[in-house]
Amino acid sequence: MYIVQIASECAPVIKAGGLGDVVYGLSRELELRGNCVEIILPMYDCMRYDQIWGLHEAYKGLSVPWYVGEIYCDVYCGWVHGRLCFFIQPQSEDNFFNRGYYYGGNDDNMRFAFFSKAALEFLLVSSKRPDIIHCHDWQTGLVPVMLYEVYKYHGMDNQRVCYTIHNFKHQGMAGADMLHATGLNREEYYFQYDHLKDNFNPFALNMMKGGIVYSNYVNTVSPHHAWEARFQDVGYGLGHTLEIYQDKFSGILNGVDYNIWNPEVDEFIPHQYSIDNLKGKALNKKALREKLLLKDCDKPIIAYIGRLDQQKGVHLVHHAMYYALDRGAQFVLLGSATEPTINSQFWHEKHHLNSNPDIHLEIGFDESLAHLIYAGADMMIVPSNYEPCGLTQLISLKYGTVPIVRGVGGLLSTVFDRDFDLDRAPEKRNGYVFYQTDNHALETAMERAIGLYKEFPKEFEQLFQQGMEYDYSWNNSGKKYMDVYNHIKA
Ligand SMILES: Nc1ncnc2c1ncn2[C@@H]1O[C@H](COP(=O)(O)OP(=O)(O)O[C@H]2O[C@H](CO)[C@@H](O)[C@H](O)[C@H]2O)[C@@H](O)[C@H]1O
Repeated sequence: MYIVQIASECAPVIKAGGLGDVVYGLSRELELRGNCVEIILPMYDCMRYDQIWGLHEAYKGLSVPWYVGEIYCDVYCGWVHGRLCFFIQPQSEDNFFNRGYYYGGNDDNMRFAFFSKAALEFLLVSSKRPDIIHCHDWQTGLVPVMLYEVYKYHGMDNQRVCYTIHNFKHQGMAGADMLHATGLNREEYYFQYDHLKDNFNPFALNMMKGGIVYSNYVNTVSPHHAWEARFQDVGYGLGHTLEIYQDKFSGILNGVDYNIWNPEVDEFIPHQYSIDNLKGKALNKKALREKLLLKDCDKPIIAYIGRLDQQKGVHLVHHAMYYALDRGAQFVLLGSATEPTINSQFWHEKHHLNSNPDIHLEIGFDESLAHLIYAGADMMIVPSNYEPCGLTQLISLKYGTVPIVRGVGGLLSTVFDRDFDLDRAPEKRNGYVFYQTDNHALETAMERAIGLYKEFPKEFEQLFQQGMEYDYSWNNSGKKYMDVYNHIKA
């Protein structure tokens, strides 16, 4: 099958979070299964060019209609760790992707509406006719809309779209302007509830809703989150739309690319290790302490890696730092915040705790440090308010780092409480789970984990080995996506 992914990220060349990991890992798995896969991405100035091999111009002067005129783009092509990627570079004063950031502009909706249109134009004029176009998140929600309303009539009538939602919170809101820019026009048509009109704001068009309405298949990234999005408030107003389209909506759990996230082959960590030879894990812990100037001692290291925002339960992350110190553990945090108040709160904490030899806060994005933390820490906290899938707990399991998670979304489907998961035999349990969002709930889980580490080290080792035995590779999920593609293929 010929599959084209259209996305705003692909690790490691463009990675702001888990979306990048998924686009890369899923593409690799699909290729291993014998498919031809290509990835279309924006050409950001700040992406990691050192991760692209053989970058060259693939199409010059792609004319993309925009308002009453057009914007010319150059399309570059190169390999990102074996995956064939096309990068779209618009030549315009709007300067869509030359701003030193991936997201965060006031005109993000227009930037990605343009990207979606340019990606379709590129497919059209380069005569690429994939069986499946796989789009991700709000940034590419307009792709199926434009495909079925416009490009279908220009010879792209056999293409089918699978649309994956990684985060319902960000939906891409736009006004009528977006319709004029993209040439969709017809305000009275798109401003209807069964098209793009937002379910709550009658003056807004919702790009993610467009993705749901127009795609042949829609999924989010774990079965439990699919249920939550329909029936709880984490669908952020799209629950009703998902209800209408329930026959084409499901949850498919993410995988982890074990070619990259695997302590046996990980080149970022100084000491490789495996379930049969765990010496390296202790050496990495030592290396982590040396790198972050933490005191060498027999305390456990508890870590947090991830964006610092409301989704991730920042109030609990903050509490976990102090609770860990209180309970005689060390704490390492690697995260970045886009919200100024959260950012300044954690910078304040960093300065405040600077001289404490049991804690290190690293504020920013650092891929290689992330690998060392997964390998060197003993426990990983993931106290999310909501979590469509979550990759940190999956990666932690592979590295023998015990996850302590809140029982929501994909966390609930992948982490099984050592003491209380009665549905699973004790030897199949792999971490700690708590449910409420208050400090006390988190403490009960951390307390149990720290207690086991200190008082029953053999049992703790047994627990993290049980986690390492879990297979959350792309193998299973890759098959599920293939089933979807085969189901919707023309
Ligand atoms: N400061 C930092 N430095 C280095 N690395 C960092 C980092 N902060 C995060 N990372 C890395 O980024 C990835 C984050 O994965 P998450 O699953 O938490 O994704 P996120 O919430 O962004 O995405 C959304 O999409 C993904 C993919 O579908 C879903 O799993 C998730 O639930 C959903 O919220 C991990 O690989 C992590 O190691």
